[in-house]
Amino acid sequence: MYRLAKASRKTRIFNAATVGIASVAAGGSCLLCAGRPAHAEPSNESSFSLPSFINSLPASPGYSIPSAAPAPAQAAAPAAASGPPNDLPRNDFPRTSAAGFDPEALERGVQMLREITSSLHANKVFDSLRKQEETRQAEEAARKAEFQAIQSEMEVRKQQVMYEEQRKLAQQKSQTEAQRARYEDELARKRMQAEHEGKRILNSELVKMQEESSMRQEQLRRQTEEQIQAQRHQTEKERAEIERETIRVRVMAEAEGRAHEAKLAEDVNRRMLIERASLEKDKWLAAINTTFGHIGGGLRAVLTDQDKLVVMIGGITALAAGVYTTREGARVIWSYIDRVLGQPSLIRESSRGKYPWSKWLTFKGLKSLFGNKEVQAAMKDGKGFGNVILHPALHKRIQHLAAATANTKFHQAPFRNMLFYGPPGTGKTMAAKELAMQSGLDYALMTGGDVAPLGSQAVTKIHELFNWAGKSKKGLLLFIDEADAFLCERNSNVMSESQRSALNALLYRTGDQSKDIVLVLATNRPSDLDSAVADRLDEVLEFPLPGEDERVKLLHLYLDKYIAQAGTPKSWKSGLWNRQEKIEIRNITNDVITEAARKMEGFSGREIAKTMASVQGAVYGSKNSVLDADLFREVIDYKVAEHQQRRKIATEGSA
Ligand SMILES: Nc1ncnc2c1ncn2[C@@H]1O[C@H](COP(=O)(O)OP(=O)(O)OP(=O)(O)O)[C@@H](O)[C@H]1O
Repeated sequence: MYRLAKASRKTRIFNAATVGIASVAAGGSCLLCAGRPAHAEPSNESSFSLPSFINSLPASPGYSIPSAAPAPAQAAAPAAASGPPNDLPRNDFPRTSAAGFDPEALERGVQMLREITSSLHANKVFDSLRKQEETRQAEEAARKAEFQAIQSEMEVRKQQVMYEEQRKLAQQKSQTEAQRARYEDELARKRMQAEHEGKRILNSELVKMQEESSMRQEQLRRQTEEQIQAQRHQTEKERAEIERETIRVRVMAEAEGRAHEAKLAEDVNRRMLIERASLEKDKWLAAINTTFGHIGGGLRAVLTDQDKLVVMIGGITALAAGVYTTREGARVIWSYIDRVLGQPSLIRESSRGKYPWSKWLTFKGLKSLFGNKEVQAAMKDGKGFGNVILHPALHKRIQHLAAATANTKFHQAPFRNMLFYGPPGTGKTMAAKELAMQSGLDYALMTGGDVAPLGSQAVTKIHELFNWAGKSKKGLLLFIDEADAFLCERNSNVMSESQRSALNALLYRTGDQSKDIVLVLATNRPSDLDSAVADRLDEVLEFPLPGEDERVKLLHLYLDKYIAQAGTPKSWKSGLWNRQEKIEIRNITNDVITEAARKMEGFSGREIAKTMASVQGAVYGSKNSVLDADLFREVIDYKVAEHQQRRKIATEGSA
């Protein structure tokens, strides 16, 4: 019994010690683990026996348990259960094992347990301690549940945070993806743009290269064509030269043969002619005698018979009246037709012909109707104005004007009026005609001097002229030569009233730009023109006296025209068959021509043409129709002296 009581007491002490240890652990550390964190789980009551543990403690001097505890240690038990570790007795010299374990707390716990065991109120203390322990465990369980709730809440929050983080991450990822797609898209677009730009530049360079190559090819083709043309031209020229020479030789041979034949047959012919003439005379005499015999018989019969006489007189009178009436009627009708369809009297020369049907009646007119092939060919070659020799710059300008006028007509634009001025005989009229032909227009030529004699009729005639000019389908170039004669300054005293009216009529008709008429004025005194007339002019061209180069060309032109081509076919003139002899040219070299051109300084084109006509005259005046260098020089020297004399007289007259 005693042993049982002792054992139960020991068990209680153990429990109390356990509680005490647990209290110590609640204070921050258990007695077994002093200096280390308290155990989370309470120790198993049955697995460990404190008294046996105490008894089994070694009695080594280092682990000796004090036999008596100091008085304050009794109160320390409850304090140890709940109080802070600061209330524990100080241990200024802690004893530790080699493994670092400090058994002091354990010793104190054992001491306390011993005190409790020895106390009279041990049971109560242990009960209260158990209750406290249970309460504490309940609290602990509640805290644990709370802790678990908090932990699960934490878990939920953690999940939420994780979800939020993932969502943000996904969002960020999608943003990054979108940004990356945008960036890639932009890069792709830029790359495409760059490629496109590159292709465009490449294409434009290709096009440029193609253009350049086609231009080069075109230039090459043109050059080749020009060379071919030049060669062809040269060949044609040479062939023409050979043909001309052949014809000349043949004609000369024929002429010589014919002259010889004629001489042989002359006597025979004369005899035959005399015989034929006497036969003709007899025939005519017989016919006249017979006719007069019949007339005499008839007259006798009429005069003896009165009725026949009356009938004859009546018939003759009726015939005379009929003839007169018909003639006057025809004259009236013709004057009406002339007024309506005819060319105005002011026109001296025109490509249109006097009447609309005139072109059908002449070879030249017919030729112009179907297009003048020579002019067209000259235009094609760019060698128009073949017979007009001008300074190269002036020549070029007139050609440009011809082309521009042709285009103007083609595009139905208004024409440009022109003024040609310069010394007399420098080719103004010729250039105007050529200009009209090359631009495909009709031309009409009038002289300013023809207006003054018309008096009061002048205004009507000017209007008539412009009405007629406006009817041309092709357009008409109206050339007024000596324009200063009637278009001079209106304030001048020499101008008559009718002339002034005529000028006003012309100003009225040319006030607007015309689509039908190109007005070309020619004058030697441009300063005399009325200011209103000058205002109507768009192009002003000066025709100077020919320079040395032009004089050489003019001499060649007229040498060919008046000498080389002279005396070709038989021509019927004034009821006679005329035949000019051919002229033989000897030793007229380029040097001779150039020498003559040098001497003829100050000559106009007309004077040069006339000089060559004089050379022709001199040749025909000689015995053998041969032009050699001596005869040529003689005529030129004579003409140069004459020219200088004329100039001297003119200078003296003006002084
Ligand atoms: N540049 C030239 N080229 C060829 N021949 C010319 C040239 N200039 C004048 N002639 C000759 O002189 C003649 C008169 O020429 P044209 O009538 O064209 O001169 P113009 O300047 O109109 O003279 P004007 O002022 O006296 O009317 C022509 O028929 C031609 O034979």
